[in-house]
Amino acid sequence: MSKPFLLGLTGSIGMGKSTTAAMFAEAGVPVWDADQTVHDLYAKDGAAVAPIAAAFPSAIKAGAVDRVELKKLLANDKTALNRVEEIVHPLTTASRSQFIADHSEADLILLDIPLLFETGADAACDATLVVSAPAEVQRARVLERPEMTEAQLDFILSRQMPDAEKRRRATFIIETVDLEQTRQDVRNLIAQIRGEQNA
Ligand SMILES: CC(C)(COP(=O)(O)OP(=O)(O)OC[C@H]1O[C@@H](n2cnc3c(N)ncnc32)[C@H](O)[C@@H]1O)[C@@H](O)C(=O)NCCC(=O)NCCS
Ligand SMILES: Nc1ncnc2c1ncn2[C@@H]1O[C@H](COP(=O)(O)OP(=O)(O)OP(=O)(O)O)[C@@H](O)[C@H]1O
Repeated sequence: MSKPFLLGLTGSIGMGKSTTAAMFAEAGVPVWDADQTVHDLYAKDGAAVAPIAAAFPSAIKAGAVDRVELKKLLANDKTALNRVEEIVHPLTTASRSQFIADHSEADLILLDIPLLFETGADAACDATLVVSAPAEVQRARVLERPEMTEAQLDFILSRQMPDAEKRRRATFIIETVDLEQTRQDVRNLIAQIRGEQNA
């Protein structure tokens, strides 16, 4: 049997990765979610808790990594996120490999990875999909979130490859300004990939 087609999904913060990934899941495509994996790694008994506790003791509460405490540390020390990434990224890579092995019977797998290009994970994908919306739409969406500040958004954006560069590298681009249009685009893309695989 042939191996699953690996489609890497990315987009900058608030561009609609989770929403678009849910549309793939609705269509029966197995979805691996990097952000969700980090949530699991940070939870009680998660594999990132001990190494984060060793590096940043104040980020631990009730046996788990506390995101509010972690974000306080990140706001005060611009190098801390690099150290967090050194701990977290190898663990997420291992989780992703396991997910792919567990779904070897699927024809298509979606990998939702915010830092797809920044970490070089795109090299392991058969194609990439970038979700995108105008910058002002993105900003308004993210600033609606409780606890998100302009300063924090600018810090996150400074760590991410610009949207224009992501779109330049993408195999496929889907706009995320209208839910029904995006759903239709997702259906069409799944059909296109399946069609090419069976051709
Ligand atoms: C920075 C943290 C504490 C923020 O937590 P919070 O609950 O507020 O946000 P959440 O995790 O849902 O992330 C929201 C978005 O922020 C952006 N983001 C997250 N981590 C990073 C990062 N290291 N670099 C750039 N952008 C990032 C992504 O667009 C992501 O989708 C958290 O994301 C974290 O611990 N990140 C480090 C691990 C990592 O690199 N994750 C990215 C997935 S591989
Ligand atoms: N296709 C779309 N049409 C209209 N609104 C959308 C669409 N996709 C996403 N949105 C809206 O944009 C916001 C951000 O979407 P979502 O949480 O999916 O982004 P994300 O890229 O996963 O964010 P993050 O980088 O923070 O994880 C949500 O409020 C969502 O309702």
